[in-house]
Amino acid sequence: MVLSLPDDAVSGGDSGHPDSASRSADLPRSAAVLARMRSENFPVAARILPTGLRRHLHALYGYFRLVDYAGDEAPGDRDALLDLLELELKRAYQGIARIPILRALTPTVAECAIPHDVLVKLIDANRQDQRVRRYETFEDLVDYCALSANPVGEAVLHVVGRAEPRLISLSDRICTALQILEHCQDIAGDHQQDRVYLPAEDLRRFGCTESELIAARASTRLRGLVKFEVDRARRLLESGAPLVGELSGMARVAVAGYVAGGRATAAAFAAAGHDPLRVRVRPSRRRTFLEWGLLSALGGPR
Ligand SMILES: CC(C)=CCC/C(C)=C/CC/C(C)=C/COP(=O)(O)OP(=O)(O)O
Repeated sequence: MVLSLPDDAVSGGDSGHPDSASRSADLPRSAAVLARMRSENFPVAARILPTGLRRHLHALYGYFRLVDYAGDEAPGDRDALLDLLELELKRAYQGIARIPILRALTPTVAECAIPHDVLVKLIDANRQDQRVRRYETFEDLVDYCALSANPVGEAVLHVVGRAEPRLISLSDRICTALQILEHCQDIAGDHQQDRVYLPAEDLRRFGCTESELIAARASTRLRGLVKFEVDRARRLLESGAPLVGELSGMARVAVAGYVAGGRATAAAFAAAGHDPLRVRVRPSRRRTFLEWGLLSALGGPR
């Protein structure tokens, strides 16, 4: 996603509070956060939204990235940093957050009525990342995605004023599918961090061992497994795609962009022979825009 945040929203803490001051110094400065933004998907669709909505998505995106940083990249005690972010999130709801990126969240959660429990799930997902490094079943993975990915879509629906239970459930399908596609793209990188998001039951079923996840190219067995995961994610994505047809205006176009990105990623896997070890699997712009145009014009399948 290509999205930008004001520098002062991400430039670390300014707290005079004795507890939080030293730990908030561990948070990334604006350059690091912005560099990461330029390589991701969420803000692409956000760019087309009217300024008011875009401002809210920027604020949310800063929060998502910060929580992710605390769980994935921060040096030192990540649990303590996540505790600090939970405290700061609470303060953001009270309008008294000290860390700028959390302060920037206050008008967004107030104006869009985003429930606290939606945003706190992302912190819980990152806590889970500190202790759970393998998932036995697909259902276990889906439960993880309910914390790590689905709140992103739910927050977006709040921003566009359509956070209705039926639409949230469609959004959950899209977000879980996008997260699983990301896991398939990042198999090697995740393994370097001692994390395997391919369910262990599926590894066994396809006769794959973890040592195959760090090879220069995927074995035939691993390619079969990746195809299985991508196809299942693609079906899940399509089952959520009717959300596009339920929305109108720029919200429809933005959400179509997320679904299009997922479709184009699945197509990129097929083009790469389902081998994410040999090549970096990335959706092509052409395919993304093609799918985006189709979805925006026609809505998702019903
Ligand atoms: C309404 C609607 C359907 C909106 C879609 C919003 C959207 C782009 C959701 C993506 C969810 C996702 C994959 C989150 C994890 O990303 P990450 O980069 O944090 O992944 P990581 O945890 O593996 O780093």
